[in-house]
Amino acid sequence: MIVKTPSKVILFGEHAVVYGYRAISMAIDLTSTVEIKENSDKIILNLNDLNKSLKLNLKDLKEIEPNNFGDFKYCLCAIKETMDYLNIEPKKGFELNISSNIPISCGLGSSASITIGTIKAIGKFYNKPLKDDEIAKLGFSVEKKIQGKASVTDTSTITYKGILEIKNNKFRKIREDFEEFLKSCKFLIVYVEKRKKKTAELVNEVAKIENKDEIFKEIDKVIENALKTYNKEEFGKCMAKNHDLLKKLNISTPKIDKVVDIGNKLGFGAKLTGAGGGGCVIILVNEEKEKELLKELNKENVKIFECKMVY
Ligand SMILES: Nc1ncnc2c1ncn2[C@@H]1O[C@H](COP(=O)(O)OP(=O)(O)OP(=O)(O)O)[C@@H](O)[C@H]1O
Ligand SMILES: C[C@@](O)(CCO)CC(=O)[O-]
Ligand SMILES: [Mg+2]
Repeated sequence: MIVKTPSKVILFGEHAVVYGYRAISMAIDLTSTVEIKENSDKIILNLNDLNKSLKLNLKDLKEIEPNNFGDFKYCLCAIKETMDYLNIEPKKGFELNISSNIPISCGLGSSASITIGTIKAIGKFYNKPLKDDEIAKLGFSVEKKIQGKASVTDTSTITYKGILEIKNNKFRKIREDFEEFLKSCKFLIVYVEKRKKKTAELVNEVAKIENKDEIFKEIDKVIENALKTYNKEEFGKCMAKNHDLLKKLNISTPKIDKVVDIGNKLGFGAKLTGAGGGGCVIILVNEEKEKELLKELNKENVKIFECKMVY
């Protein structure tokens, strides 16, 4: 049995959203794949992209603390939470193969994607398919347990797809007319550099910033304006403003700033996306200058994804 799950990009409001402020996020067509098959009385986890494997006895699952299992922590926590929720007595073992074309730890929700994929796979494997509301709730619980602090942004976007507005840890689909506007926008996602820190660490560092609420309120104003404009140039300027505010949270890097500057100059606007500390930049393309934009970006030794929104 195979489950394919998308990833996400945050257009506005990362970090602020952890504190109940607003964020806008969009599901995109980079995908993780979780394959599950029966395996006597063991649990075997294969992280194919990382070349790592783990074998556990089914009966030991209840006792383990996922946070002690390095890169296995998201899928182990997802397995535990789902089996607990579904009251599954672990009698039938399984092998789980995880692979993905989402750059890992780069701001595109790789953790949420494999988490949601694992939750769905477990439900299907034990013949107890879960509803989206249950999947999103379990996914959020996993991200919170592993990150310490988390919002529902990544797990909800990846579960419900489309474009979501998140506030106070609740989500709603974005207005239809605004979705139409966003569909007319072309975004590039640029993988700039490997992140040195995990989302969990970045979220904890932002928590220590004293004037963070002032910055979050400014970000909220930017989003308010972005949602009123149906103009790409204005929307791009809002992205640039959000990036300037993210810089005040100390989560940007010189290389990210350089790519954002290129995106602001040769696109309508740009910002880092996700937890920061490196990772990816999202650029709103100005089709008239797209060739020049790509030429400049290619000088920076970056990887460019032309992602499509997933519904
Ligand atoms: N393909 C994969 N195979 C195995 N583990 C993965 C895979 N993708 C993600 N992970 C797990 O998720 C972790 C990365 O999650 P993290 O939250 O730090 O980054 P992200 O989700 O990519 O970015 P962001 O949270 O900013 O959107 C990895 O260290 C690993 O534990
Ligand atoms: C940094 C953050 O806001 C987004 C990570 O993609 C964390 C979260 O919302 O859980
Ligand atoms: Mg993550």
